[in-house]
Amino acid sequence: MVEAKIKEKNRSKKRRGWIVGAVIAVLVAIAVTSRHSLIKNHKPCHCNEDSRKYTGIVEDCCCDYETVDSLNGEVLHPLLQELVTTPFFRYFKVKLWCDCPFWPDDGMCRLRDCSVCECPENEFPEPFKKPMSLGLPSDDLVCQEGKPQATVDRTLDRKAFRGWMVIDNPWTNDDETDNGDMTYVNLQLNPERYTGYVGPSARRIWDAIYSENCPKYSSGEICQEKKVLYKLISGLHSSISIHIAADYLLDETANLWGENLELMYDRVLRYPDRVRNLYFTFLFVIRAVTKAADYLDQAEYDTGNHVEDLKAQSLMQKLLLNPKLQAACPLPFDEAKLWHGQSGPELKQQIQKQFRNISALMDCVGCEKCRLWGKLQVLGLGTALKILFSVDGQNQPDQPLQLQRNEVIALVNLLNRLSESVKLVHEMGPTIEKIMGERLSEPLSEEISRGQRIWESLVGLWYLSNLCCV
Ligand SMILES: Cc1cc2nc3c(=O)[nH]c(=O)nc-3n(C[C@H](O)[C@H](O)[C@H](O)COP(=O)(O)OP(=O)(O)OC[C@H]3O[C@@H](n4cnc5c(N)ncnc54)[C@H](O)[C@@H]3O)c2cc1C
Repeated sequence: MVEAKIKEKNRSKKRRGWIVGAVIAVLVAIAVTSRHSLIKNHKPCHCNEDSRKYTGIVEDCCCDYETVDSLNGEVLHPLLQELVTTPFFRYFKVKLWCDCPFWPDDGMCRLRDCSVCECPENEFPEPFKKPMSLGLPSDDLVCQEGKPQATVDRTLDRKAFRGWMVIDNPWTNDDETDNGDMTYVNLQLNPERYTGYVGPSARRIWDAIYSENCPKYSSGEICQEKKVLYKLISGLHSSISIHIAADYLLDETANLWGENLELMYDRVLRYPDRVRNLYFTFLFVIRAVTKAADYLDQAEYDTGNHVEDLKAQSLMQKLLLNPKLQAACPLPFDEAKLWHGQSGPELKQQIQKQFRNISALMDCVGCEKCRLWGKLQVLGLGTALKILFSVDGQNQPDQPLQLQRNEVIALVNLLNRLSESVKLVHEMGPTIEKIMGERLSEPLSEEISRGQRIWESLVGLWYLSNLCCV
């Protein structure tokens, strides 16, 4: 009797053991399969290292990504980097203290880096001062510390400038007339980088630009001109963000500056449209510069420093007449396709007004250094628009192209900024995307460890059930 009871107890123990075992086996199978699939999904992508994310023709342009990258790396970037250090191109005339025509200035900048080092009067080239009778503030001498260049040779060539005169630009809002509000800034001393200008003030400007003046077009938008305006601004915005991320204050107490890869990814790289728009803007500005080649080639880059001025002239010629650029990308952007149809002239007026508003909005940027670069780059874009759409010196000889000195300085510095951004995106983009891609898959690793925990609990359960069944 007792023996029978013991046998029965053992049988039921075994049955329980089998049932628990079967349940565990099923769970183990599920856990193993899900673990396998998680690991499989997480396996690092062994993509072909050569496979490029951006290939083919840059949308609405006439040049492909590969060509842009190689031309930029071999020709444009090295030439432009040197060109912008010459005295002619490094001093920009700007009105920094302007009232915002739309809302009161709410200066939101946190950092000292927001403020611009102005040039004391003795620093900028004498010929630049010629039309201006009023003095400039010289109380910011501390900013001249570490000045990278020797002061300009002030031996003057008293010859009047050819071509550098005050001509109205229908695309911009700036009043270039010299007066006491104008100041000269050495761009080399004021690099475009992180300034701490964030929050509602900065957001308000971008919102006003996009919502009121160049709304993002829908996929069905057929108006090329509106698309062009949006893409130009978005490309410029990408470039500004790339520069902020590439020269970021990583540790304020240690004053440590460096690259913020996460920011570069979050603001630009993760949005392919923003990268494409950057390439578009770059090609658009290259087209403007090459279209104005005759004018820019013959212009006088006179600062009174003959050696440096000759260098500027020669670098400019190398850029404009570069055989590689001419052969590989003869027409970076085809402006002849725009403003057709009956509504063409009206549309041009409308878009011109929108761009002028954007230009005026730069007076609302609540951080001096951002305002400086904002104004310079918007003037550069306005100059490109003027060259491509407002003057047709080739077909209408009575309307020869005329540019102001400041417009040329802005155009070339803008091109250099875009060229730097394109280079950074080309060289760093794939690595940053890989790093960020792996980080983004971290939740997967959590799932893996969760899977592992399930697996371990199951093994424990199996062990316990076997113990109790013994
Ligand atoms: C003219 C100007 C110049 C500036 N210069 C500097 C500077 O030199 N240094 C500095 O530290 N800060 C500068 N800022 C501030 C900087 O641009 C950002 O506004 C700030 O860093 C806050 O960034 P955010 O993440 O809020 O996004 P923001 O860059 O302010 O973007 C606002 C919104 O615009 C949209 N957006 C962003 N990028 C694009 C794009 N490429 N195309 C289309 N839409 C886009 C997104 O919806 C985003 O949420 C400048 C701002 C302006 C308006």
